[in-house]
Amino acid sequence: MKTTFSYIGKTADKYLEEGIGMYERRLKHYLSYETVLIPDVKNGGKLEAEQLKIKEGEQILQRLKNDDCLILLDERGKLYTSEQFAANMDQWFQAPYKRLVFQVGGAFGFSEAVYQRANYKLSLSAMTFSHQMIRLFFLEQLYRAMTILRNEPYHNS
Ligand SMILES: C[S@@+](CC[C@H](N)C(=O)[O-])C[C@H]1O[C@@H](n2cnc3c(N)ncnc32)[C@H](O)[C@@H]1O
Repeated sequence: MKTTFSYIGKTADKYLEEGIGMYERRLKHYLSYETVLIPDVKNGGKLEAEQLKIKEGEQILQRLKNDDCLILLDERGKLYTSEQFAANMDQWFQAPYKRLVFQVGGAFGFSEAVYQRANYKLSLSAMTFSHQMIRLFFLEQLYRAMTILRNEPYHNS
């Protein structure tokens, strides 16, 4: 099964880009992994937040297939420990999906249509992070999960 990490807009800051690149390279040793970069909506800065979410939502939904499992990163989603997240990954790998698609929202979050399509909502904290920073935090947790599943020493607690 493929694991896809999808987000909207290029990573703006070099320090994040470097960290994201490092974890993506590491993950490829453990997973069939791909990144999907959805381009920013044209003139999105001129749109109301709701309109922007709808347009971004259309871009998200049109890239999905029926047999994809869509997991939204959302601060109001389910909170897991790293061990619980690893155990969930193990279960999801055994489910009959083609891809596990982890999706980050835009600066204002997700449209209602995206919430309706979602299979799961995953929170990394009750706090809100920027749609740019969450990329690095999620990839570190995904990498950690893979090392937990293989009993490797990266996760020491
Ligand atoms: C700035 S946040 C959007 C906040 C927006 N007001 C909302 O209510 O969803 C941008 C995106 O970053 C991700 N994000 C931010 N904090 C998160 C957290 N604690 N856990 C999981 N994802 C988070 C989500 O994908 C969110 O859609």
